[in-house]
Amino acid sequence: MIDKERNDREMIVAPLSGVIKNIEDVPDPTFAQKMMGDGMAIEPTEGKVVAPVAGEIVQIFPTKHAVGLRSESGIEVLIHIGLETVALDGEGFEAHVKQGDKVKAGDPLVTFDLEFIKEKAASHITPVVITNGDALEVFKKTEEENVTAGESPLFQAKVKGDQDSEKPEDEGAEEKPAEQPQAQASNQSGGQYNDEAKVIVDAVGGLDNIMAATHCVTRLRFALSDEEKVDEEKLKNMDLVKGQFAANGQYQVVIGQGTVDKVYKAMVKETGIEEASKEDVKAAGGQQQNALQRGVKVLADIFIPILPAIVTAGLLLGINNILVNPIFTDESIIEMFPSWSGIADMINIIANTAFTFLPALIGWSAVKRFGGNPLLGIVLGLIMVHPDLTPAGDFAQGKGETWNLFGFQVNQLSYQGQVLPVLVAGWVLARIQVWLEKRVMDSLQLLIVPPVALLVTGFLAFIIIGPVTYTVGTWITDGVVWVFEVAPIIGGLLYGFLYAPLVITGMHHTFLAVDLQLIGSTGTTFLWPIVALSNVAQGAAVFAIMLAAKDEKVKGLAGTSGISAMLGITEPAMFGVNLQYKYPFYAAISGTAIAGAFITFQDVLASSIGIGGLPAPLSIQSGVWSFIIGIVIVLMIPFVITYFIARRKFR
Ligand SMILES: OC[C@H]1O[C@H](O[C@H]2O[C@H](CO)[C@@H](O)[C@H](O)[C@H]2O)[C@H](O)[C@@H](O)[C@@H]1O
Repeated sequence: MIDKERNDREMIVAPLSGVIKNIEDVPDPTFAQKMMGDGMAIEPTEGKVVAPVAGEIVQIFPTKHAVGLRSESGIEVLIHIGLETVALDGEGFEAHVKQGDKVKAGDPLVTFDLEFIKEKAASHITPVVITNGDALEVFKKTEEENVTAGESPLFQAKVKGDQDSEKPEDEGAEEKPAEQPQAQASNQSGGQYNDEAKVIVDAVGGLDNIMAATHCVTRLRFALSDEEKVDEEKLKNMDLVKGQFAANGQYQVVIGQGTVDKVYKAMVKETGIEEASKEDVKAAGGQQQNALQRGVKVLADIFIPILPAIVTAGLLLGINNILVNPIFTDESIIEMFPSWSGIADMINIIANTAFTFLPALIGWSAVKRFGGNPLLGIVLGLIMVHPDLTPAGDFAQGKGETWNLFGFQVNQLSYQGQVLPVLVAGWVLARIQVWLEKRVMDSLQLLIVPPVALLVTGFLAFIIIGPVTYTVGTWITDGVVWVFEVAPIIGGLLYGFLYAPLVITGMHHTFLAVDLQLIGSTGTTFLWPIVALSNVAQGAAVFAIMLAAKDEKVKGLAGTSGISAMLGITEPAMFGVNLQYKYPFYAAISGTAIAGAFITFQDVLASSIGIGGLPAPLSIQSGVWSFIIGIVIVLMIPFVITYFIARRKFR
C-alpha cells in the first residue's frame, strides 16, 4: 500500500484520469506478462497524458503513442497510450514534449483523441510500467479504483542504494517489481547490438524467412514466411529478449524501450534487411494468413465485442428459467408465489433484448470492423428487425405481407435472431460509405453519405442480401442439425474433442455465429452445452495441477486460471499450465469428448449462450440433469487422470 507519509520514497502520480486495471489483465502479453516491467494500466476517461513525476523525457516515439521518462531519482516510467496504437502512425495524437525535455509532475505530455483511439486501436487501455524494476528496492501500487491525472498517487518507489534513505524494509523488498534482464550492448564486432541482431535474425528463421521487419516502442515486429522456423529457445536464452510471441500475423520480439530501436538499426546494418513501415509488416503479416484464417479473424473481431451482452443475456434468461419452469416440484416458482411473476417478466425483457435485437448488435460490430460508421450499423440492424416486419416463423404460416416493387414481390420478413443477413449487409454498408466518403466533398458529406449508404443498403438488404443469406443460413443450420441427428454420438465426441484446440487457434468464435444462428432458427443450440463442458474440463485439469504441484508459483497460477476456466475463460489455464505439461490438456479434451457424446445422445439443449462454465446449467432448456452428469464427467475424468500423472511427475 502507498504510504503518503514516507518522504524517502518517490511518488509517481497517475499520468491519465481513468479506471485502474491490473497489468495482468491488459490484453497484450508484452504488458500482461510484465515483459516490459511491472506496473498498472489505466482505462482513460479523457485524452490527456501528464508527467507522472518530475524528470526527463528519455523517449517519445515518432508516432507519439508512447512516452518514456526518467525521474530525478532514476525511476524509468513508460506510458503506452492504448494497445497496437503504433499502427495509427501518430494520427489522433499530439505531443507537447520532445526527447531531452525536463518536466514537472503534472506537465502535459501528450493529448489524444480518445474516441478515435477507441474506434481505431485494439484497445485504449494504457499500461504505465516501470521499465527498470531491477533498480528499485521498494515498489508499491495504488489500491484506488479511479485516478485523476497529475493528482492521484499511482506508485511509490525507491531506487536501490539511495544514500539519503533509510534501510529497506522487508515488506518493501517483497514488493519489488519483476526483475527485468538488463540489455547488454555487445561491442565485439564494432557496433552496438550487432551480434545480438544477428542472433535474433537467425532465431526467427534467417533472412530468407523475414518478409518484412519493423519495430515499435518496445518490440521488433516481423512478418515471417514460416513461424514454425522460429527457434524460441534461442530467443529465450538471450538476455536482451524479454519475451516473444506471435499475434495477428506478426512475430513480436520484446526488447524494451530505448534499446529496441538500436537493435533494429543494428539488424538493418548487419544483415542488410530492408527497413519497413508498420503498414508493410502488417500487410505482409496479413498475407501470411490464408483465406480461412482471415475469415475466422473477421468473425472473431465482430463477435468478441458483443460477447459480454450475449453472455449476460444468457445468464439472465437462466435466472428467468429457474423462476418460470418447474424444476424441483411440479410447480414453478412463479406458480407457487405468483407475486414473483412481475419480476420474472421484467428479467425476461431485460434478458431477451440482446437476442431480439441481435442484428443491431452485430450491425454495430460488423460495420465498425469493416471500417464504416458503427451507428449506421446499429440502425441497419434495427431496420432488419423493425416491429412492422413479420418473423420467419409466422411467415412460414402464410401470415406475412409483401411489398410490390413494380410487380416484383419482396417479403416483409424480420431477420430477428439471424446472423448472416446483417453481417453481409454491414459489409455492403461500410463499403458504400467508404466509397462515397472518398468522392463527396467535405461540406456535403453529412447530407449525402449516411442517407445514401443506409438507403441503398436497406433496399439491397430486403431485396437480395436478406433472402439469399437467410437461405444460406438455413442450409448451414440444417446441415449441422442433420450431422448431429444422424450421428449424435460422433458429433458430440468430435466437437468435444476439438473445441479446446479450436480455442487455441481462436477459431472457436466462428462457432459462436453458428450457435446464434441455431438459436435464431430453431430456438435452441446443442453445440454450446459442449462448449461449457470443455471449459469446465480445462478448469478441472488445471485444479489437479494446483493440488499436485509443489512449486508455489505453479500452484498460484493453476488456482487463479482454474477459477477463470470454471467461469468460461480458458486461455490462462490452457496457455499458462495445461499446454505446458500437455497431459492435463489431453485429459481435458478426452473428458470433454466423452461428456460431449453423452449429452448429445441425451438431447441436451441450451436456450441461449450463457456463462460457459459452472453456471452453465442455468442456460440449459432441456436435459438439465443429463447436462449435470456431463459436468460431473468433465470434472472427474480430467481431474483424476491429471492428478495421478502429476503426482508421479512432481514427486
Ligand atoms: O461461445 C460462448 C462462450 O464464449 C466465451 O468463451 C469462449 O471464448 C473464451 C475466450 O476466448 C474462451 O476462453 C472459452 O474457452 C470459449 O468457450 C465466454 O467466456 C463463455 O462464457 C461463453 O459461453
